Amino acid sequence: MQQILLIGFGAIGQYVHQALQISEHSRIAAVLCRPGREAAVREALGESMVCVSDLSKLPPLDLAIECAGHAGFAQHVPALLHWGLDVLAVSSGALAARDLASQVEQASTMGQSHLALVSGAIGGMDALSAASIGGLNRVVYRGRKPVQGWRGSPAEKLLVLDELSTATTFFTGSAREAALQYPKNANVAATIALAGIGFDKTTVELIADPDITANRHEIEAQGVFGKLQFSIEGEALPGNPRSSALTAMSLVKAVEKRGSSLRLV
Ligand SMILES: NC(=O)C1=CN([C@@H]2O[C@H](COP(=O)(O)OP(=O)(O)OC[C@H]3O[C@@H](n4cnc5c(N)ncnc54)[C@H](OP(=O)(O)O)[C@@H]3O)[C@@H](O)[C@H]2O)C=CC1
Ligand SMILES: O=C([O-])CC(=O)C(=O)O
Repeated sequence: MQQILLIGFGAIGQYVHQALQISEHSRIAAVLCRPGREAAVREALGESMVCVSDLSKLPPLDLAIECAGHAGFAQHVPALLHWGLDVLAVSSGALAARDLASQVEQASTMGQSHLALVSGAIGGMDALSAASIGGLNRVVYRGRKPVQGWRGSPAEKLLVLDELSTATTFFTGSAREAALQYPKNANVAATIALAGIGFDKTTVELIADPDITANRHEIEAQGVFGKLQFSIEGEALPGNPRSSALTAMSLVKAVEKRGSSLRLV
């Protein structure tokens, strides 16, 4: 049985915990939460679950799953990699911070461990990363969310969200700028950048749209391989209007793949 550490128990963490309850080869053995939150998480999961905020109190583990946002990623992922634990992560945008990206690289070398970023709310990363081998000359990502998906983000300073009557592009820039400025909304931009032509060459547009109810993500890429267009309409998780349910599903699938003898790569 694969013993898993869950970092963060929000909308994505709760989905992953629930889904893995029926797994025959993987179980959540511990949850890493913020200090002071241990009792609340234990209340949700039962007294037997190990819920800690301190890495020194963890039981033996085979894998960690990060779904704790950029701050949680920065706090725990380098330490766990250094410790020798493989990590599956969703907060890919954290790697837009150059210092953190180099810390992660060093930690994984020291710990002989690996960080895997799941495809999360987007798809087509297999084709985009294969296309990068031949050379890509243009990658554009458009992230469109309903108004409630942008609440609590810097978009609130640029738009009066409650009064928005038409789809409005409020950000155009690089994937690095998008990921750093919109940590809870532009991880997809970061994942696309890492699969394709990098944080600085990937163009990102972020759009608030009062006429949609799901999160829409579009990619246009062009290179030696030819042309690619990808679009997806992802329903949000009930616990968080910003996060597409597919993100949590992609984590569960990545866990399942580790225990499978046949893998699609
Ligand atoms: N790659 C992708 O396609 C996508 C990636 N994401 C990423 O996933 C993250 C989580 O999403 P979601 O579950 O919806 O968000 P939620 O806000 O619902 O949950 C975040 C959880 O992380 C916990 N947390 C925050 N900081 C820490 C920390 N330092 N240590 C441990 N736990 C911590 C929070 O705890 P508390 O309750 O105490 O605040 C909360 O339980 C997003 O912030 C984003 O970075 C999201 C969607 C798509
Ligand atoms: O879940 C989504 O649709 C996308 C998202 O929040 C992100 O890219 O961070």
